[in-house]
Amino acid sequence: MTKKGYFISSEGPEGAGKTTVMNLLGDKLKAEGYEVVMTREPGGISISEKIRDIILDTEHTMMDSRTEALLYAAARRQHLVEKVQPAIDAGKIVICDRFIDSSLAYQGHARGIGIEEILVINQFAIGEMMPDKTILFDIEPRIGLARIDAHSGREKNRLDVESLAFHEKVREGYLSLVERYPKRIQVIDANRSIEEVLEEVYKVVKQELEIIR
Ligand SMILES: Nc1ncnc2c1ncn2[C@@H]1O[C@H](COP(=O)(O)OP(=O)(O)OP(=O)(O)O)[C@@H](O)[C@H]1O
Ligand SMILES: Cc1cn([C@H]2C[C@H](O)[C@@H](COP(=O)(O)O)O2)c(=O)[nH]c1=O
Repeated sequence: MTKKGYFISSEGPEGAGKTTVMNLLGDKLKAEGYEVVMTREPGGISISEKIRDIILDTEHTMMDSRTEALLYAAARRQHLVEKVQPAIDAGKIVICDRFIDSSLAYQGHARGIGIEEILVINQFAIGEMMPDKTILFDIEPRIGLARIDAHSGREKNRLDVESLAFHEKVREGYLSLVERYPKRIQVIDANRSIEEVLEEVYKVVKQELEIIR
């Protein structure tokens, strides 16, 4: 089946600025007349938000890494069939805060399950459905975590409270994915002002949209 819409994911370590910048990008594109659906993983729809609560609950310290990987994949499946795919079929732009690369970086690399194993369970969950473009907000984890501590006021979840060494492995995992998917993943230096990061992300996305329209 041909894809009518466009699928963008944002990725990166905690506090890199994905949500802030992609929301601004979504607003800008909407103001230009694009139909944009903003969503997130894990979550975006009722079933997947419930799975999110289970995964991220700080009391679930006993959760096995493979259980964690399967729960992310299950949340992804439901979100894809219920929200992402219908929006793309309807010709919309879907901007998703995290997608499969989070599983590859966090569960595959940082948890040590292995990228290939995570790809197998995700291929079962999503088939061939990959983002058209992925913006990787690259930042040193200590800077991202400090941003969350300093400003965001959001509660820390079970993944946030992992060690700095874990978050450094997450970043290493992401950077290894750039070598695997050089055309799809665009790295952005996220250690700049919100305005500077937005300007670069906007340029990348507009260039892509002009190619397909
Ligand atoms: N470029 C920036 N410079 C300084 N602070 C920023 C920047 N971008 C975002 N922030 C602030 O950092 C905090 C985290 O930002 P945001 O929630 O957008 O990050 P995130 O990548 O979505 O994080 P997570 O994946 O952990 O939810 C927020 O308080 C936000 O206002
Ligand atoms: C999709 C996905 C997410 N994660 C991790 C990454 C974050 O620590 C949390 C989600 O919290 P956020 O504030 O919405 O960024 O979950 C993961 O480990 N694997 C995944 O597939």
